[in-house]
Amino acid sequence: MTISAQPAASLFIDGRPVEGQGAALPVRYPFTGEVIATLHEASTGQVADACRAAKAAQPAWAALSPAERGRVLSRAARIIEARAEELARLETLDTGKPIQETLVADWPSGAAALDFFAGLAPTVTGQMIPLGQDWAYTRREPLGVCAGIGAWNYPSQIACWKAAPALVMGNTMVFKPSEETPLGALKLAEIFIEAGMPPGVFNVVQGRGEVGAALVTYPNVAKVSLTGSVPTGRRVYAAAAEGMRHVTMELGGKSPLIVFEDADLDQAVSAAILANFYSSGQICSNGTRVFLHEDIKEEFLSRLASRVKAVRMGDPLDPTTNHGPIITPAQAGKIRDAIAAGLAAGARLVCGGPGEGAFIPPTVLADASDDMSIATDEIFGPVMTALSFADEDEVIARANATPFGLAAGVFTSDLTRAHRVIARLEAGTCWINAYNLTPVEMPFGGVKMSGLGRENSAAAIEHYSQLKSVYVGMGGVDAPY
Ligand SMILES: NC(=O)c1ccc[n+]([C@@H]2O[C@H](COP(=O)([O-])OP(=O)(O)OC[C@H]3O[C@@H](n4cnc5c(N)ncnc54)[C@H](O)[C@@H]3O)[C@@H](O)[C@H]2O)c1
Repeated sequence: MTISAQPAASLFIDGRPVEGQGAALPVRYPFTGEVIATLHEASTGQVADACRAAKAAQPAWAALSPAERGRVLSRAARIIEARAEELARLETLDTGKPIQETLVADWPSGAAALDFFAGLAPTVTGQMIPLGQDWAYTRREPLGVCAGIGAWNYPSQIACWKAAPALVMGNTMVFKPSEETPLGALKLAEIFIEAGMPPGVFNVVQGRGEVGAALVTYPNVAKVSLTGSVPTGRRVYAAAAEGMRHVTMELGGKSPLIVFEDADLDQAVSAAILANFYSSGQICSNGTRVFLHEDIKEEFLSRLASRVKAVRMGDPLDPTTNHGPIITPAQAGKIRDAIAAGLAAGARLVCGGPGEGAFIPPTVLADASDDMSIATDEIFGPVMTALSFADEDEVIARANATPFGLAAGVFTSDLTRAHRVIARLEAGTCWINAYNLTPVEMPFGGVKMSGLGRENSAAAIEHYSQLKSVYVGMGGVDAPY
């Protein structure tokens, strides 16, 4: 069977599909490796065209009331819901993720962000500051043109999570999806136009890192929001700093999931599965360092190994498949190297292993020590590293001994302990007796090298707007001469 997901054109600039003038960008279906579309990168001139279109569209868009902008976003959310199956299928072709995931997690989470910010924007107000006779007030104003740059694991969700708060605050956006998953953002651009968004408000350029770099440094770009790895984040943050641009950095992690001896073990096993194997482990906030209290370690591992037997790897379009392929052969190779390094360092293989072809099964490595690479480096695949601990202070110190700080989880039935431990963990997004749930109402983001800024929730508004202070003189001006 030949599958085609060829879009009308590679880019979307000023309300229209435009063919890219740069290098070819083949899009492969990760399950079969077949080329399902061939796109072309944006040339530097086309990146400039997109930024100029965004700049030109911004004043009129910002002049609408927040409720009017919100209505466009809500209409886009309704269109996404109406096309849920078609969009989920495209997301599965683009990413290889099982259709049972893309139907519930990807576009639906994007639509939730569009609805949430549509409703929130009209409630954003300034302050009135009494100063005696005089007074001052603040206005929350848009930044201007925002650049969004995405990773390949949640391409459409990332596009919506960045576009929704940016656009509703009166900014416009040029979005560059990952070169591995370029299709969803083009759909979002079409849907926005159908929902009544003016041309130029949301534009899409395609390309690899150099196109991203050209976008970040284009003179009229006021803000850069990146979802990607820490090394890319350092480069993008540095480039943005040259122009004093605002940034949001959603980067990688090596997050701890701590299971105390009094935890409900079946619940903790469920959480460890979600924290390590959903989306074949390709999730930034994954709790890949699972700290198990020594009293329950073996029991936990044996329950986990038996649960993992129910995994169904295979055709991602089959609704019963719950574990898909890895995004690219190169990424699968890196994951296999990481597993091999763990075994060579003396870790014990509890289940899984290197797998075959595009598939790597859920893999659990136990008896690891904190200095092994499987416990220090982000693998970004279905590989869980189990570590054992004896007491609370020790596990907190070890959980924090990493440059990353994206997420953390604690499982215990002692709620006092849960809150005490969470308060001491150096992580931006935490869960107690849950893992990897990211509702739009809750701020999401990292500390330390995992990034800065927050997506989702009212907190995101601050990252897509700036305050103007206005002093109002109500009396005379008292000059010295
Ligand atoms: N914190 C989060 O919200 C979050 C979410 C998903 C993924 N991630 C992280 O993303 C990584 C996996 O994604 P990836 O492999 O696509 O990441 P990556 O860093 O390789 O690429 C991310 C994006 O940056 C672009 N890029 C690369 N170099 C650039 C440059 N110099 N200037 C501008 N743009 C550039 C890429 O083309 C891509 O679109 C993992 O580390 C994962 O943890 C983080």
